[in-house]
Amino acid sequence: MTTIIDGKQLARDLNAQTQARVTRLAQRGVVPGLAVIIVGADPASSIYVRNKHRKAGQLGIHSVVRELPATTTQAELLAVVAAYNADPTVHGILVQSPLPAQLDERAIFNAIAPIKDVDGFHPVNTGKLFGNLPGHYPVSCTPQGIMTMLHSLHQPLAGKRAVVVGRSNIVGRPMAALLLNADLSVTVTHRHDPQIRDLTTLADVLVVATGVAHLIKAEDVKPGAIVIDVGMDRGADGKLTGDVDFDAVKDVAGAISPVPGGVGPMTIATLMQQTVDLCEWSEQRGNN
Ligand SMILES: NC(=O)C1=CN([C@@H]2O[C@H](COP(=O)(O)OP(=O)(O)OC[C@H]3O[C@@H](n4cnc5c(N)ncnc54)[C@H](OP(=O)(O)O)[C@@H]3O)[C@@H](O)[C@H]2O)C=CC1
Ligand SMILES: Nc1nc(=O)c2c([nH]1)NC[C@@H]1CN(c3ccc(C(=O)N[C@@H](CCC(=O)O)C(=O)O)cc3)C=[N+]21
Repeated sequence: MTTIIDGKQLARDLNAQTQARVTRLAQRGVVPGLAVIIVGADPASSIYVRNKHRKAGQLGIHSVVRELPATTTQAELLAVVAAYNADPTVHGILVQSPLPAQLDERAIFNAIAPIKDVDGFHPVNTGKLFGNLPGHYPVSCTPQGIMTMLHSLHQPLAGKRAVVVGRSNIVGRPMAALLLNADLSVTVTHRHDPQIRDLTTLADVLVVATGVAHLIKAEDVKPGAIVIDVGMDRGADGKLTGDVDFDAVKDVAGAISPVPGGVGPMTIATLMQQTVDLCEWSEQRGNN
């Protein structure tokens, strides 16, 4: 029997834990704060931002959404980030990606204080992740949420072979680092390999994050593999679908995450979890 990894249910469980932590903080008069900055009116981004804001409110996290016009300059955006860096009621700052073309996204991420970098995109935090360094630091929410999904299967991960398709800074690269840190053997592949199937069929754990609808078919998957689909794509029928041909692959895989209802809800739940992490770490440093 194939296990369908229910991201919605796992997100509910994680959100319940987060809410309990928020309640404990409230007893000490502390409220975790999240600032989400969105530049321009990309419809998909607006939906995600609204979902994040709603979920934060439900959990008792103080959420501010700063909507800036598409014409915002680099200096203006840097000034907004600097203001949140200095604001003691804000523990996590997220700048929604992608930004309009006139803005230098990397320079913006670099300007977020590493201790408030709830996406884990600052080089100080990615450096710690890739160095597998000890201590507390935020990690990109999507791959961190996927680790929670993998752990929920209660199978040993050490020694397994993982293949990550896609090498973006938001998903593929941090995913590879997390899997390596969890003692899997990790291969990362991408657009330049014309025969990714030679690799994907070896994977005990296959994570696909390409943005190519149904790139992965049944014959690309090792029987019994754990398959995690990160894609948020529009299928031929215009409906939301993933990078994996779910209906065919579910008969081959040992466990598989659906789209929607898989990685997406876990990304948001992990964002909430890490906002509270950042708040608690700030408390421990005595910054409140
Ligand atoms: N559910 C969630 O929470 C999230 C979902 N997403 C979704 O995940 C998908 C990937 O997102 P993201 O990582 O940001 O995307 P990017 O476009 O930044 O990266 C895509 C990666 O896939 C690789 N790729 C593209 N086409 C192929 C192909 N035919 N064969 C092999 N590799 C290929 C690219 O290779 P190369 O580097 O060589 O160009 C690149 O490394 C999207 O559908 C996105 O919407 C993203 C973030 C969060
Ligand atoms: N700085 C930054 N951080 C991000 O984490 C970030 C980002 N920029 N830019 C865009 C991507 C995308 N992303 C998603 C979050 C939730 C769902 C989600 O909730 N999906 C639901 C439903 C989606 C729907 O129905 O439209 C699901 O898959 O079930 C999807 C995608 C975060 N991203």
